[in-house]
Amino acid sequence: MAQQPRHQEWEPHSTLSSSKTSSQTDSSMASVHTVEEVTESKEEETMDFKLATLLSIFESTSEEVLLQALHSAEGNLEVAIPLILSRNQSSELSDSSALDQDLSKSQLGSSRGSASPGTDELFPRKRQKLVQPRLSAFLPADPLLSLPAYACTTSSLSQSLEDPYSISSDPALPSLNERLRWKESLDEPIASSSLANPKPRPLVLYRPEDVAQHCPCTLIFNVLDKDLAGRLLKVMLKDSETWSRNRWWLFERIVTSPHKTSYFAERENDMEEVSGWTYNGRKQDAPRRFLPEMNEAKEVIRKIVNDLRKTRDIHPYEVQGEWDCNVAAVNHYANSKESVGWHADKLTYLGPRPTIASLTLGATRLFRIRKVVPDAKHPDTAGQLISISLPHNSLCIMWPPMQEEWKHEVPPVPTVTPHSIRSVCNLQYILGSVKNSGTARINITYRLSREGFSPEETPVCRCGVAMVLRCVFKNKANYGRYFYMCYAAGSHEGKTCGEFHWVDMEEKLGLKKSSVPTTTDVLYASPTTPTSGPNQDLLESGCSIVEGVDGEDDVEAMIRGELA
Ligand SMILES: O=C(O)CCC(=O)C(=O)O
Ligand SMILES: [Fe+2]
Repeated sequence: MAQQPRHQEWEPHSTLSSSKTSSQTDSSMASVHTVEEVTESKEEETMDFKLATLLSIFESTSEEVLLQALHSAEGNLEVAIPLILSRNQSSELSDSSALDQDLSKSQLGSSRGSASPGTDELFPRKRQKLVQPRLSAFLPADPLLSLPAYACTTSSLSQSLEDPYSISSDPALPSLNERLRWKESLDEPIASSSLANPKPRPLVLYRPEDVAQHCPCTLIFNVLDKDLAGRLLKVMLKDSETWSRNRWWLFERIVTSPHKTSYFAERENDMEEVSGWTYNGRKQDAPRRFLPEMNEAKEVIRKIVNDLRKTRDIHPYEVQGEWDCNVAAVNHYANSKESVGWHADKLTYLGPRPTIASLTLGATRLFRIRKVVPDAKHPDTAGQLISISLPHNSLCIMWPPMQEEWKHEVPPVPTVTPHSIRSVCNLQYILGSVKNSGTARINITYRLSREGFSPEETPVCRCGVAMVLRCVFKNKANYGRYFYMCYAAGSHEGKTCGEFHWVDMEEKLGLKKSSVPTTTDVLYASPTTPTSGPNQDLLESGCSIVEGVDGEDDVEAMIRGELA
């Protein structure tokens, strides 16, 4: 079935909406439509929404497993849920790593061309006799559906209710009682499957101090002058009419991102640089030049980030000296169902340990993050879901090592409160020249396109496509090592040569005293060669993470399948 791709950092996350090529026939893909059909279909019906629902119920089950269950259940949630419960409850498979291992084995053993390799081993399509819980038991009538449980720490929740910054004063948000009621309704089914292995409680953070405490982010409210925020929102909304949805190949299908994206550069030479960028093996649309309001906002944001950097330890791999933001990836989410899936922003053109300043304009949305690297000091927080509410005119600065060690998403939610820009431009509004921005959210991620990481300096794989820079984060032996890998699958009908190169980052950044010219170290063998040694090591580590809703990880999974 269509994997839910996620995003190539600036790029898309796609929905499960996917279009099969005409030559493909997969009877199990009853729910697969052409992009056009999916776009027209009721949004609630999309696999994206269903996956989000499953994710909100089974927080600690891998997304790949959820996708496969959904596939086996032919998109029927009422069938998928008991399948997953059954898998999780079985003692052998309740360990998600064992489950993932099974999954990878089944993928390795499966033939290419199957839309969802190995699915049948994991979730036999033959319906099992299972206790089928009522779907309604899992679907809270809560506007913040994607918050799996309102496990704000009690203190942070109650504090947030008093805090002037807290968005809990937003009348559209559920009351504390509603939250607790919903949480109670979730407790029962979740507890029964997780008694033996208690999972960290999801957090919902509203206050900057809570955000600072729990993750490498800084949240700032009312970051821009109110008038500038309103003007910027207005021009970006207008400009977004010409932005497009990314499309790329994933598992033999073309997938489409469930939001519109565009790229901006500050200066002419940055424009040239950005026009050379490739994501998911595809050249991006020509970048645009920063609009005057983007420049105004950039100045404010650059100063804030640099002031804060003075109070932080700067890792040797980070940009030393002043941080600048000469490029921006922008996203337009038209309504509550538009989203971006789990991903980390790619390092290819940003270099290691980037700082990214993410500005929200318009409707409030949840920004959900989770740490993918186990924390030796706080093992109990591994995989913990943290949701941060991002209202209009808020800045979320993602500090290093956020892109190396965490993933983030903007999940679909049932509703968002329409944002009004009336107060800012009252007269124009009355005159009819300014519309209420409604449910739309604009996101501008200000970034530094880093010296030494330009398209010309990016290696090209055997497919002839720019490779992607990534960091190993799951394998102890190679933890923290950077590598380039083939990322051509997005443009090559799902096919990849699987090439990768280790990167000696110390050397690349000029941090080494020695001048031995060993920038990269080609390690990869032919895609059909059984892997061993360092390849295997890598494949078992950062390269082998399978997460069904992350485009980049899906490509890795595909690579693994090809190598078997
Ligand atoms: O919309 C957001 O807040 C996040 C966007 C994002 O993650 C990205 O553009 O890489
Ligand atoms: Fe991102």
